[in-house]
Amino acid sequence: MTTMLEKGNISIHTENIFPIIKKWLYSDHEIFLRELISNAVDAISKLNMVSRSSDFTGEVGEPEITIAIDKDAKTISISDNGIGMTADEVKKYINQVAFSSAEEFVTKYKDNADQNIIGHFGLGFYSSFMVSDRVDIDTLSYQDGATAIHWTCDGTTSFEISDSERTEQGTTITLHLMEEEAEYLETSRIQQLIKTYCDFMPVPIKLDGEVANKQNAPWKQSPSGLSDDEYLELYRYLYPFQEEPLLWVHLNTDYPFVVNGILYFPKLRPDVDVTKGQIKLFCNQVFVSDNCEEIIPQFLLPLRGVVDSTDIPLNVSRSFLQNDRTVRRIADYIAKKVGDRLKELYRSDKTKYIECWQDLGTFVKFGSLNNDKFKQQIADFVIFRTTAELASDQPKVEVQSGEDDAWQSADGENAAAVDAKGNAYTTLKEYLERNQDKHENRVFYATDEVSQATYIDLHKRQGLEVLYLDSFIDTHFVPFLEQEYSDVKFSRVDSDLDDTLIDESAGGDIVDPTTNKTKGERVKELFEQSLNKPKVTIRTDALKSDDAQGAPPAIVLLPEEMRRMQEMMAMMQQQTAQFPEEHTLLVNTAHPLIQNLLDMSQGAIVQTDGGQSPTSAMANMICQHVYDLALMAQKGFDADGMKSFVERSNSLLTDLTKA
Ligand SMILES: Nc1ncnc2c1ncn2[C@@H]1O[C@H](COP(=O)(O)OP(=O)(O)OP(=O)(O)O)[C@@H](O)[C@H]1O
Repeated sequence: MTTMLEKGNISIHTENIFPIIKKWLYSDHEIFLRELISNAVDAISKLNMVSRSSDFTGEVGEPEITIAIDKDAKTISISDNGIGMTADEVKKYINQVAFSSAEEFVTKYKDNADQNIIGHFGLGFYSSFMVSDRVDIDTLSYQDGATAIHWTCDGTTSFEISDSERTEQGTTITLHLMEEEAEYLETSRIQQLIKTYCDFMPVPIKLDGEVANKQNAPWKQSPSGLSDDEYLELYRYLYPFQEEPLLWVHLNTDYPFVVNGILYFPKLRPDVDVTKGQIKLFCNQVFVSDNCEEIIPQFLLPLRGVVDSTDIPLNVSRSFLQNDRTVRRIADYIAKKVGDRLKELYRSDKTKYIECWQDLGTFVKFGSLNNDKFKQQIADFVIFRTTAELASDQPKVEVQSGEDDAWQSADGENAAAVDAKGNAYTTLKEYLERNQDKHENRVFYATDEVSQATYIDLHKRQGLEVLYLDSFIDTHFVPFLEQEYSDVKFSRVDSDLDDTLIDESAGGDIVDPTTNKTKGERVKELFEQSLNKPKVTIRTDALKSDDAQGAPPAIVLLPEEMRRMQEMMAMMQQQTAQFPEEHTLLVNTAHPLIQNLLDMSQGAIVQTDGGQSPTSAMANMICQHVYDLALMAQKGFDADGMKSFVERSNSLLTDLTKA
């Protein structure tokens, strides 16, 4: 028989906060389960704590939370074998703490313009009234001589406390669900909620006699105790049917704030949406949200994994969160750990670093563009694929520097690294040092290995080193590098030709005694007339080459500044950049084809009948063909196909023009 002990009124200022909660938090009713299970876990750990004190005489059973659904009674109950509550504690913690903290929460929430509070944290026990029209508590405190208590309340400010028949220590919260909340009577729905919010909570949660949560949260363990397989297993669990991650970073710090977590670097797709995060935010192993853009620095958003912190204020608005000092420091800490991990990989396993660079690189560049500290931290580990042939087997020299635990590369270390396909990689610093004598502070780069094959080859043949800057982010990264290295100029291989590629001594001889014109001038004239394209500037030079036939007879040049402007405009209009009408055609006077053309046209000039001779028409056509080939070398074909087409066509024309 139960005895009524007390009937009373809860003293809060808002007469009835229930309708407000119902209104404001409409879409998030489901969080009640997370809140109640969190309280149950807390009660269990509190019991654990007191059990360690010397005057504890009771018993601590195996921690367990049980969820029971009664479809007929339309109730769902959450039971724990934790610390329990005495009548006084119920009055204090439930009637006062729970109700007043809910009131405080609602007041804050109501006044909040963006109403976007992560996971509606801070609502606690009271959230049960979002789904129920009555809530009962049956509880028995662990304390000696405690009696079991029954508390009931219908969400208004009045409550009743009576004796309970409960005999086991712990607490059961029974929710009498409202008509419209019947979905929570479905086991599958509850199962789904446990999976979402409570999967990693450290106590078994039983539903229909079976444990419904995973419990083990690897990010709370020490990194030394975890194998690669365990890291991968968590990744597969959190992101099923996804490609394996490239590497991961384990976060764990207790001071000056608590952060645990594991962040994974996924393979990045070019279409990755860098504004949408996929990192899951937890608070003490309780899932909070999987969009935490306000907490994670923007450039880290492409990462995946878990960040778990009790120091992130969750019952504040998102805009407040962004400006919160602790949150900013946590973000800095995470960024630093990510940088450290990359640094460590660069030094300990360069082969793997290079293997992952395709994806890491995009991420690192994005980070450098967005975050000053990260930029500085990672600057020496930004690498570029290069055309240089660098030996990979040079022994690596490392010395330990004085500050922190960083290992620094010793001067003279050959940082060359080669991937499985034999491509070499270099840092910009090394590139500049290596090429200091040949072209100081000038970097040659290619953005497309295929369409720029001719140009890359031209540079390579003259021993000029070209860097590949061919990822989608490089359009932004080149100007960034120029800003960082203000003395250094970046020229795309097809923008202009370095003096070292040109034989200044050739082409100056007078070839036409009647007009006193040089070979270069004659060729220019010939092409200008044949092409008749005012927007195309004809320039003549003798390209240096060991094998004149192997060098291109003509190439199209797109001046760097002009091309960049055009690309920028296209990007702003969200179009792909058109091939610019205004460009330069550099005709290589050292090429036999050009010499032959000149001879042909020279022959044509002595024609006296006024019309175009067959030789002159042929010369004209070949000029255009040479131009077309030069244009084609900028587009279409694959690298080999392109090269052989161009080479074959040129030698054919050479034969054709033989006198
Ligand atoms: N299952 C339980 N066992 C023992 N005590 C409980 C239980 N549930 C709630 N309590 C007590 O009621 C208090 C109020 O709970 P409530 O969930 O509203 O707030 P909280 O847990 O303190 O904070 P929050 O949930 O906002 O993090 C708790 O601090 C705790 O003392």
